[in-house]
Amino acid sequence: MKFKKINALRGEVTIPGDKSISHRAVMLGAISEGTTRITNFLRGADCLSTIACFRKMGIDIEESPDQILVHGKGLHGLQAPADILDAGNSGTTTRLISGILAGQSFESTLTGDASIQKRPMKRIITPLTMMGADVESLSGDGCAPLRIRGSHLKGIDYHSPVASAQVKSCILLAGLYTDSVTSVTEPYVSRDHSERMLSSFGAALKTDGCTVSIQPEPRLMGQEVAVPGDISSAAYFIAAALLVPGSELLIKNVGINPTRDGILRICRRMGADITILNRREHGREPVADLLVKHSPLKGTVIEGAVIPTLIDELPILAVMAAFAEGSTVIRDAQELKVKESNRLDILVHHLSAMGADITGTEDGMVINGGRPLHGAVLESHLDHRIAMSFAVAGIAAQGETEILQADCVDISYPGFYRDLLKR
Ligand SMILES: O=C(O)C1=C[C@@H](OP(=O)(O)O)[C@@H](O)[C@H](O)C1
Ligand SMILES: C=C(OP(=O)(O)O)C(=O)O
Repeated sequence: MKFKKINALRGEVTIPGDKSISHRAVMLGAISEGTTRITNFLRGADCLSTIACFRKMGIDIEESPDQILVHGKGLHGLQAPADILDAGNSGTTTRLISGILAGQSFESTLTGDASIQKRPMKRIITPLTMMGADVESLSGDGCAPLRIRGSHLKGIDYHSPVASAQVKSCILLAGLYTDSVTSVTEPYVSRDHSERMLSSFGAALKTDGCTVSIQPEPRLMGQEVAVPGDISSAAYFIAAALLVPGSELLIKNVGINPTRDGILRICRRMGADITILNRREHGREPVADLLVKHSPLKGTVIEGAVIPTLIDELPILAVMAAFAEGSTVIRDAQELKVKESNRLDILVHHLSAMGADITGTEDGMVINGGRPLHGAVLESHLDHRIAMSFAVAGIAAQGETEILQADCVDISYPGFYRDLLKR
């Protein structure tokens, strides 16, 4: 896929549904009683992997263009899968399902693609083992495939070394199948979609700063879930409108949960003109429309507690920083090394190839922005966020940028290139 400078982005764009919320709606629907109706479900490959896994455990899931119906079988209604569960490219599927599988009375094996088989799973194996599950990395390296022998679990009070919503959610889901309260404390607050959705399905949770506790054995009831647009997908349009002169773009129906909105806070600090319009609630999730106008940007520091609130937006923020005046420092972002690819190394490599002044550090990078960027031929490394970030770099840089294996955007945003280039 090739990109050149484009004309100003004007008019409106509606962003597909939130990936994190779509996964959770299927999972909670499956272990609830009655039917869960999901609208604006993200039909990206990752969320389709979650659907496929639950179908293998006997859950009837009806897909039509305007809704997904999950016919739940209650907390203890899943059946042993006849076959290996395949999470594809999805870390969220792998880690969250593991929490549910740990509480079942059957054994299951869970794997995924080559990228998933390199991502760290000890972070969930450790707490699930403390809870009494038997979880084994079959390759012996702490990664998938995982063999999970579930059982009735015991509640734990776990202090996670990483701020990770996947770890937190895995433990909270396992905490549904215990004999006492389960608590998770993380160093910084990560996205809280699981907590919000578990409460609305009927679980009893308490949040106190960085600690969340859940009571076991709730009666979960199927719900209507209207999935907001994904702020992580909106991020590419925010960046494109800020970078391309003359742009004024209304991005409609974007989830602005405060545990996900770090991109907005950092963009504003960089000098971005973004107006939040029409604030409303979709179930328990805040939603708004974003009016974004082309703005000259300046560098900033991105570190600490804001990192988990924009973890998937760091690639596009690094691209924006390369176009901004002055230097941007990103710290505390070592998690970027263990996503679908090593995003830290790839950002440094690709932005350098486009002419940026960027240096990688142990836990982030330093970008001296404002140098003119030129096109380059860049590998996506089958990482959707890398492909989308450099598509945006390509429409703002001089000359032509080519992204190889660009189809991987289907993981989180099928139709991304059409939406970006249609105007
Ligand atoms: O819980 C979730 O839905 C997610 C949590 C984040 O991962 P970590 O929990 O590993 O930080 C994020 O990067 C991922 O895209 C989705
Ligand atoms: C890291 C991501 O997702 P996951 O962990 O679910 O693969 C992402 O979407 O950027």
